[in-house]
Amino acid sequence: MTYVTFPLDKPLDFAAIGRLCIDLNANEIHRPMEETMTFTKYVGGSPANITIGMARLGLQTAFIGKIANDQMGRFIEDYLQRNRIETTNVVTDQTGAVTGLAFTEIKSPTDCSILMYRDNAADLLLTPAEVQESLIARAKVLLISGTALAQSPSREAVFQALSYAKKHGAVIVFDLDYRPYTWKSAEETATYYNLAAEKCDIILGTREEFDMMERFETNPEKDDRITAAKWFDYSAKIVIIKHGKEGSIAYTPDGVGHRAKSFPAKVVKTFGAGDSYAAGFIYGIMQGWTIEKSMEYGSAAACIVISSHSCSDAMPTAAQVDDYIERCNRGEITAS
Ligand SMILES: Nc1ncnc2c1ncn2[C@@H]1O[C@H](COP(=O)(O)OP(=O)(O)OP(=O)(O)O)[C@@H](O)[C@H]1O
Ligand SMILES: O=C(O)C[C@@H](O)[C@H](O)C(=O)CO
Repeated sequence: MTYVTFPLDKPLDFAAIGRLCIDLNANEIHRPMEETMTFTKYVGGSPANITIGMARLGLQTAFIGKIANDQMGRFIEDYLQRNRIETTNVVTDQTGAVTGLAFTEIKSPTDCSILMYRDNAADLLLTPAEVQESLIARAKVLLISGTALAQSPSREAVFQALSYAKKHGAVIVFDLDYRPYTWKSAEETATYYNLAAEKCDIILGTREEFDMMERFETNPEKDDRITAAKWFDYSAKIVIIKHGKEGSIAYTPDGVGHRAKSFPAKVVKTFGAGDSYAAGFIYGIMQGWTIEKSMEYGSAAACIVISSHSCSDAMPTAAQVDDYIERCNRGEITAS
């Protein structure tokens, strides 16, 4: 059964809009940040990570965003280009804004946190006028991510991109990517998330992210099926609710709840799971695979990333995902 139809005549497989920043991941793991002395620098930001994942899987990709006019901004642009990601709509800020930094603390495979430095971050300064309609017109898929809705003018830039995507028939994916520190109030967050979600074909989020969006609604049992059903009255064709290690459920308008097996992983750190899962899942759906097979692919991609030190740099190729699934099926990989 096909739930989403992609405009196959378009040359660009995937475009994403939003945050480009830097991850500084602790080298000395299994200790708190207070005792961590050195970090490795990677490109970061959830939509950037997903785009890198899609490029590694072999798709034609582009990014729409804003970088600081500094060494970090140039590092990001160079990394995207080296990964064959089109950067014609990556705009350089001219106001002195800086690159957002995410210092990650890896205390244990299950206890990780992120310390964010995001004052005057360039990515939130993208304006609607800077979003290229011609790029979105070429894309089969536009992915938006929730953090870009947190402030103006990037919020308006995302809504402008949504309107171009609707006009030109791109499939719209919303990765909720809720980072509370970027927002002023829970009410503001829920309002803008709901307004954006109404326009999207595929919505992916964790149970906690959907709870935030249901602030003004009644779902006392936090029932995934009730959560998903709301969006089928708007544009959604697939709503995925993620439950960490327990896996995820994908709902479709016919009322089916699709589940897929998840895989074991030797976990180094938990962050990056959602981004790699999204890349693997969207890739699968774009290949015309079933929802279950696409979810399985996303889960395997997630296992590879959480077993690695980085998020972006660890995004797997298709051969690596296939190999991981085969090795799991042969029982060669066990959980940490
Ligand atoms: N410990 C784990 N072992 C195996 N698979 C995992 C584990 N954690 C996450 N996954 C896989 O990754 C998918 C997405 O993970 P999760 O629900 O944690 O997303 P997320 O909260 O968006 O991730 P992130 O921490 O990157 O924000 C899960 O559905 C599952 O398939
Ligand atoms: O999203 C961020 O700003 C931090 C990310 O770059 C980090 O890699 C992560 O949390 C992945 O989801």
